[in-house]
Amino acid sequence: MNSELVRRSLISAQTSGHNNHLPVPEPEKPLQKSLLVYLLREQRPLFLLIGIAIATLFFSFLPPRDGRHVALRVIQSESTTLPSTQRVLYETTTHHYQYTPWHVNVGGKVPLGLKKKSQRILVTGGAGFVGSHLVDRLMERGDSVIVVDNFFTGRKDNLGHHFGNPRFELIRHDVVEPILLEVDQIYHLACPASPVHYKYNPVKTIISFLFMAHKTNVVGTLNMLGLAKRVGARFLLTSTSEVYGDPLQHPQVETYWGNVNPIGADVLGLTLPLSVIESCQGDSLLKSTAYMLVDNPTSCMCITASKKVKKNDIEYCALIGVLVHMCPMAGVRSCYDEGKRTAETLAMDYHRGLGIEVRIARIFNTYGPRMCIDDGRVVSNFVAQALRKEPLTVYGDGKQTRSFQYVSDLVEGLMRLMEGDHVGPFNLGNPGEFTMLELAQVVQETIDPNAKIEFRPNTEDDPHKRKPDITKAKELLGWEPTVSLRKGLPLMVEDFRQRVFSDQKDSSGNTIRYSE
Ligand SMILES: O=c1ccn([C@@H]2O[C@H](COP(=O)(O)OP(=O)(O)O[C@H]3OC[C@@H](O)[C@H](O)[C@H]3O)[C@@H](O)[C@H]2O)c(=O)[nH]1
Repeated sequence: MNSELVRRSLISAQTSGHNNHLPVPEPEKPLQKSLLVYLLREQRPLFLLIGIAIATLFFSFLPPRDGRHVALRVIQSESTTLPSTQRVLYETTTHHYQYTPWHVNVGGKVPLGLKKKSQRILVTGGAGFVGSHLVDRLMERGDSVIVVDNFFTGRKDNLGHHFGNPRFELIRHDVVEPILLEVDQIYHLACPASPVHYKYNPVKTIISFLFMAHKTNVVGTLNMLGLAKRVGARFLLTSTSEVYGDPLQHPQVETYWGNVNPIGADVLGLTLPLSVIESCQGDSLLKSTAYMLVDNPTSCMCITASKKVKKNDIEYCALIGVLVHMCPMAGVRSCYDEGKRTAETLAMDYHRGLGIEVRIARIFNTYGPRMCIDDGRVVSNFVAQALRKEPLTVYGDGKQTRSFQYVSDLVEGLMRLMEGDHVGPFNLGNPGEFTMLELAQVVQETIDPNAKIEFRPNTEDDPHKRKPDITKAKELLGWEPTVSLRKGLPLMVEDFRQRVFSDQKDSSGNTIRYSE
């Protein structure tokens, strides 16, 4: 450096011609020697050491910047092969947190001050009833959670309390399309899980989309298994007690293969006269639904009209009448049952053939806050009906049995299964068994002793009884349910009360009463 400066000043002096008799520059000192002199001058090494000590102390006591969020990494580079996904990054828009490369743990090294590396967890269907409760527990545990949901049955409201948390991310995406995310674990919950799923206002038609469940279960599961393989994640499939069909063994043990009608009841041969649709002046959604029915007569879609259909719209009512007649809520479960059975097969194939770490949970009837109010399942139906002062609709003779588990018990079981060493399948359900009439009585005790019971025809292929044998889960996972039906039901009533009555406001804020 010194010699360079001297050389430059020499050249500039020579070119300007000011001094032709410059003193001869001293011979250059060796570089190492001058560095040593520089360092030793004025006790610089001492100050250097003090500086290092201060910095070490500072970074040791600095609280980690919630290092868990460093886990969140979405690989976009290969997105050319992937469909575009609408990503909803609430944390960047709503809060103090800014997403910068600083937060990305690219090298995989644990930053200074981060004591334990937390998990990066994907929850498909995480905006739904069970999914959102699972997300709550994972967030509580300190993990980084990515939710993927198409909001078909899930609701953003279920996750609103996590928006703005840097460890949380929500992506609108349908799992029937591939997606690439770097995660450690995948809880695969995404699938419509109830006979009735789609509520449409203002005419309030209810459309069953169960036929979509098959695609979601098969293609969606395949995609998520592919993701697990690619990023080396552990994969948990939420299967169902429906894999046992209408069981011939009671209670059901995991080794039982089930009794499922693979084709369900079909509606082949029934066609909707096109003229009815053409002449209908009604709503375009209803019309397109009708066209879909004509195209897919086996899709088992059904529509029921609520009291809010305008009574003077005769064509409209006629159309609904034809649709209801054409597709009564019958025999639609094979697509769901068989879809989940295929998903289990796929999971085991990926495990045996490709070494993917797989876990399989067979979930029995579950209830709790955040269930869809009008999803048609028995607990949500009875609770909403009792609150609205409507009769409780018992299908068939009401002697069929089910076992109802409270959602927190299920979530605990899922997490234990994921963290454990056993592939499964594991029954996760409450072995307490109730007939539907007994359930109706518990609902009466809890909400309204004067609630009436009304008998309705039952659906085809409805399982006559169902009760899990949970010996395996008890022994291998140390898990069993702790919340009884009588304890759990009141916990969901408050949530339903708020949502049922807030639903019933019209656009000007006036309350609409359903009961006469
Ligand atoms: O209003 C109603 C609704 C339903 N029911 C009866 O209640 C019983 C339970 O029906 P649900 O629709 O709640 O639930 P199902 O047992 O048929 O399937 C359920 O259990 C397993 C889960 O994996 C599935 O996602 C879920 O649909 C059935 O016998 C049904 O006929 C009534 O008596 N009245």
